[in-house]
Amino acid sequence: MVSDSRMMNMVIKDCRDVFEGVNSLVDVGGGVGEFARIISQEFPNMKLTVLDLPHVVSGLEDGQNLKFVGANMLHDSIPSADAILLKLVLHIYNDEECVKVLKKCREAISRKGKEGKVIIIDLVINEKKDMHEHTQTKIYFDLEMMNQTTGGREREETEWEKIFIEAGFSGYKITHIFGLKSLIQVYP
Ligand SMILES: C[S@@+](CC[C@H](N)C(=O)[O-])C[C@H]1O[C@@H](n2cnc3c(N)ncnc32)[C@H](O)[C@@H]1O
Repeated sequence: MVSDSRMMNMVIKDCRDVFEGVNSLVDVGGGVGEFARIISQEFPNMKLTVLDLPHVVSGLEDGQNLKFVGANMLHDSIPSADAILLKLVLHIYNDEECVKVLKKCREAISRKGKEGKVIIIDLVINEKKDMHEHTQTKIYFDLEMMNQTTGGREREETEWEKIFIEAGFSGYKITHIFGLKSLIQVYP
């Protein structure tokens, strides 16, 4: 996961506009803060918070614009910010848990009104558009998530849309990024 996050500087280069104008961001399930550090280097004025389970972030030192919060995203509230990032997080959860987390994210960006957003980096299965080999790999990951989690899975666009609507969001935009992943901006 850390090495995957290191490759994310390519995402920042390709999708810079996604992060422009965001003054504060919480990386929910952000691990040890690898991606947050990359964002912070590119956007030095952005206030970044990494939220992960207490045992994951314990002992990690805050930086000038980077702070760590130990919390459980399923039970605790998410700090307020302009944007919330969820990278490779929602695929570990079933739909009900995703809706629960997304509702907390919507609450966290509410002070920004319609300007707030949730940024999801995850897989989107698209058999019609994807090369056959990519679909095969995504389905393999889907099986892995089913084996390793209780209800986690990879999702097709219609399945993502369903949980966004259930969580009270009004729209979303999917951008294909390098490899198998997509970046989804979800709007209140
Ligand atoms: C698959 S990893 C993704 C890590 C990071 N976002 C990345 O892409 O490298 C999922 C992360 O979610 C965290 N996590 C899982 N359940 C959580 C919970 N209930 N509350 C907070 N963090 C959680 C894990 O500790 C882990 O760091």
